[in-house]
Amino acid sequence: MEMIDGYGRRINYLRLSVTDRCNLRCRYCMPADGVAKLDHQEVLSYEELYRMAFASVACGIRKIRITGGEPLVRKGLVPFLKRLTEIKGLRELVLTTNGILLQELALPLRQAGVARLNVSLDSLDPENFSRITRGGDLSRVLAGIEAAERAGFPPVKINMVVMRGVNDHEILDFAALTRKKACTVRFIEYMPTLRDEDWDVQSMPGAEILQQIAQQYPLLPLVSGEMAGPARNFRIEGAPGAIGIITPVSGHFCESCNRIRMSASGQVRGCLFSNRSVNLKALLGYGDSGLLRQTLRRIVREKPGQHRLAEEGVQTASIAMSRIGG
Ligand SMILES: Nc1nc2c(ncn2[C@@H]2O[C@H](COP(=O)(O)OP(=O)(O)OP(=O)(O)O)[C@@H](O)[C@H]2O)c(=O)[nH]1
Ligand SMILES: C[S@@+](CC[C@H](N)C(=O)[O-])C[C@H]1O[C@@H](n2cnc3c(N)ncnc32)[C@H](O)[C@@H]1O
Ligand code: SF4
Ligand code: SF4
Repeated sequence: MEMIDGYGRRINYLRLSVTDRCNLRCRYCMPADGVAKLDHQEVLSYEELYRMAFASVACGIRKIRITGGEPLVRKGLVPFLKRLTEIKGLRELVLTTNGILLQELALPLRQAGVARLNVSLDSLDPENFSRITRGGDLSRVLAGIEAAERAGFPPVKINMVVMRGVNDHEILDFAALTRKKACTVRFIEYMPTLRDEDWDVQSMPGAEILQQIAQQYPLLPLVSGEMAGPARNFRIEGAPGAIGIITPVSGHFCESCNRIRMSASGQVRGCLFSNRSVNLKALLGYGDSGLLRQTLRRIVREKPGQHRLAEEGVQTASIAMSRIGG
């Protein structure tokens, strides 16, 4: 069984948010006063999340990315993930984290069967990191990345959201990291999810980021795999690590989009920027998986072709990335 959408794209990747809570307040993701929290009864139970994962795999999903909020703040996550890895047909269970709790959790996550980790890290300077995350401790994230290496994870992918005037002066430091370590650093265009008035000034196009790096280092293009995410990848000649560029604004990767996403309250979106979503909570609460699968296939059939951020910006109310999971 596979799911093909109305534009001929095979949808095999589910981003599953397990919580809207977070232990950071990154300035590009949340307003300073945070985002209204979901009530406890609105958040899907692990049983409901499992039903979603199971039905999705039955429909053709092959890769599940656990996200949040910060997924590692949810209690009981590790046994839940272990259960997910046992779903027949699921090829990859992966997770995106801010790394704050990774030092403690890397080994249990690896033992549960999580295949790979993506870690969000927007500055290598403790003060700038704290400013961007509104109080985060860089040393914890760095210790978390080391713990992931010790636990036997493949080299992590580091996600850096580039903001002009905020951390763009660190682009070359991040690029240089890939000459020392086998990690992949992905530079991400800042998306206007908070409807900042000056977002287009702050958002630095991927081409400009790439040009900055290419002026310093010779870059070789790399080929992406079948279930790959949205990055275009390169290697600095001779470097053990790799560089990725994610261009959600200018890009674009919509024509090869392979994913759907579900928020921690059961809201499923065909597209990150779509203002249409379907709440599956009621369907996940009881056993009729036939109706659930039918609904998933319908969401995929109706998946939008692309967003129009570059021309229009965000047209709807601001998007709570911490609820949707990125
Ligand atoms: N516009 C848009 N942005 C996305 C989409 N998926 C991921 N992103 C953004 O891309 C960045 C990296 O996301 P990750 O959670 O690391 O996931 P990924 O890039 O799919 O990961 P890999 O599978 O390892 O390539 C984040 O800023 C996400 O918000 C998408 O479908 N559309
Ligand atoms: C919402 S977070 C959830 C997972 C986890 N808390 C983390 O930060 O990795 C998922 C991804 O969304 C990205 N993100 C959030 N807001 C963004 C924005 N406005 N533009 C680009 N990426 C954004 C983050 O950098 C992160 O890589
Ligand atoms: S959800 Fe992720 S990106 Fe958003 S504030 Fe938390 S750590 Fe930062
Ligand atoms: S913006 Fe929408 S269509 Fe484009 S890659 Fe993201 S989820 Fe897919």
